[in-house]
Amino acid sequence: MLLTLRSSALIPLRTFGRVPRLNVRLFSNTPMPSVKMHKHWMLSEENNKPASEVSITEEVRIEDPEVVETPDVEKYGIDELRKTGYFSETLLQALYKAQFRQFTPVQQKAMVPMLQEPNGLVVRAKTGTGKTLAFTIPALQEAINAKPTPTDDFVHKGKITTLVIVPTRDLAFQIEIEINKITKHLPVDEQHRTRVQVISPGAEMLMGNRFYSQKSIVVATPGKLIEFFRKNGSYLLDRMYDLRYRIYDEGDRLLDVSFKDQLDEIDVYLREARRDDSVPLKSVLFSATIDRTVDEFAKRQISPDYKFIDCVDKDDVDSHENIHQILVNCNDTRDGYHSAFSYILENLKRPGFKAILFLPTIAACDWFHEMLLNARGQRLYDEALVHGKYRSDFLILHGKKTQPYRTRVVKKFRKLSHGVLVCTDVAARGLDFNDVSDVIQTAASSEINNYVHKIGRTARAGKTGVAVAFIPRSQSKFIDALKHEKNIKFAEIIDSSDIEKVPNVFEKTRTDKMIEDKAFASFLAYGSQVGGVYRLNKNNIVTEVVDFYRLVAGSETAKMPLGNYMRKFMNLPRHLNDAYFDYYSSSGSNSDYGHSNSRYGHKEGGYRGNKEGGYGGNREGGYRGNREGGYRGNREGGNRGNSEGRYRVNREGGYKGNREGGYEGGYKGKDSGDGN
Ligand SMILES: Nc1ncnc2c1ncn2[C@@H]1O[C@H](COP(=O)(O)OP(=O)(O)OP(=O)(O)O)[C@@H](O)[C@H]1O
Repeated sequence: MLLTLRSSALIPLRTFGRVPRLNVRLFSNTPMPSVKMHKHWMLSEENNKPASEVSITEEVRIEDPEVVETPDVEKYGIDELRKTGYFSETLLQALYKAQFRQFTPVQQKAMVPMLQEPNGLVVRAKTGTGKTLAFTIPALQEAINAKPTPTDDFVHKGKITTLVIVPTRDLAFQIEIEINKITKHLPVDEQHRTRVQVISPGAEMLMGNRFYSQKSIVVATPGKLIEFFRKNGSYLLDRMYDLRYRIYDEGDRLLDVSFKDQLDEIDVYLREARRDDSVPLKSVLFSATIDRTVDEFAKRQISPDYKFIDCVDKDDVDSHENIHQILVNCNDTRDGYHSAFSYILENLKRPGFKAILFLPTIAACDWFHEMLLNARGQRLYDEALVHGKYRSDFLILHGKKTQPYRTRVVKKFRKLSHGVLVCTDVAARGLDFNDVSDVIQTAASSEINNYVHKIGRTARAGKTGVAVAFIPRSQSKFIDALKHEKNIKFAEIIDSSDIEKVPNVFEKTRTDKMIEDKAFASFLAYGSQVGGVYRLNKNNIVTEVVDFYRLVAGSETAKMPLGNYMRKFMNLPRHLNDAYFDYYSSSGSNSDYGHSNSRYGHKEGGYRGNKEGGYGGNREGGYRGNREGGYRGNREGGNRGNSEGRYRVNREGGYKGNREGGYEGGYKGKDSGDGN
């Protein structure tokens, strides 16, 4: 029997902007997740700490930058901001109209130093605590201050005052939206001076003097920015001669090897663009997680004398205390996925169930999303309630989708009050979806900090949320690493036997075989990658994946089809190769997937067949989505996806290449839409 828990735990809400400080019931309007558990849910005292107690730490954990002393007051609103004397009345009014009337600790601590400190800053604050506004308000003030005079030339009039560098384009667009919420309330001339531009493929089409003359805040991923500098350098660089701020958002992610060279190259461009009379450029780095690489980078590219603002207490953890973290110990990979799938189907009946399911690879997302769509019509959940009353939807987001598709999905998921978003690490950082109730994970994160960022998609802006990790015992070293390196404390640790499994769920929702095969091949590659990171037993991982494959394929002896290149990559003992895999040569193939047509007969009846008729029923919510972005991507990139992507990544960067992009990089190469 399943128990629906209704906790009576009272959690003091953070004083957060317009959210009043009061006690609310955890999920007062949302029933608790339905899982069978032994004990009642209570958040610990430690987790109930109000925002006002978060102070600047005395002890600096990255080398020894000077810590900035700033006010730490509970109520910090427009009046307090006005009293600092740094912000114009027009901007204060605009903030008020945009409903930003109280400011969060990171905003209190970082806004004035951003304008004041000559040497640049590194700022750490937990997920969902308002870092974006903390840097955009000073950036807007700087843009407002940069009023052109009648004698200014064209370039001078259109100068760019702030450059924001972010790891994903989705985040870039989100920052644009956040800025526009404020600027639309400014007087018209200031609206002109505070315009924001995301550097995306679309921006190139709009390129032209008039266009650029009006932008003062530019937001870009490192890859796109460099591409733009190289192609159209002067348009942008000419206007960056007097850049005041360079902001690295999700800074530690940007310092991954995949971005590092790009940041150095951007630095060279920006230095060259400056004039003798330019005002010094200030660099500011924001993130919820900071490590030593940040200090090295900050000394080199920000300033040897940069200042550090830390909004995380010295004994505190990086993850947000309003996130109720549950670890579900699973017997193996198949048990993990079965439990997670069952958890989702069971909790769909919960009003306000808005979940993000993070999966380790693009192919795994395509597969699981397809299964979710296939669950419709199988009586696995109350469809009338879920799709009728709750207007729920199942969405997918990963780096292989086109940018317009991704933007649409982000927008749609924001509007939903019920649904599931299946995604890769591309959505792990920075993306702000309101009222996400559950974050679900099924595998170790290849980058340990990403665990903190992923669970941070819930419990934002003073709200509460649940993060459930279904981790197989074979990956328990990942949990050890979370505890030791990140000091993560799970509020609940339960056994997967406590989750009631939906019988035959994989059989009932089975997808096209090719989608399945790709997903399982990617599980193997990902397993090898995280195996390297956490020193897991490779043979166990492989056995678990094959075991899971056999469950899904419905045969205890089925062999997994794998391209020959995977044989080299996996480098398994012969007895495992013989027992588990059916290798095929990928050379000379002309199928969509890079493996022999005759073996699978896909060309005629396979995927294309499905496209025409097979998936008709699913098109509305899901398959169309795939056709537009996802599958097209695969079709066009077909062989490329397989041989250049997965293999190239491994050949070029080995595990490292994968680790950097998470397995987002799996099929596409290092960046895979992330950072480009
Ligand atoms: N002062 C404020 N008043 C009201 N709402 C706010 C305020 N500051 C931020 N918010 C809202 O809080 C949410 C989270 O903010 P934001 O995305 O900037 O968090 P973050 O710290 O950058 O998170 P992450 O580390 O995940 O990137 C957003 O919806 C934002 O609009």
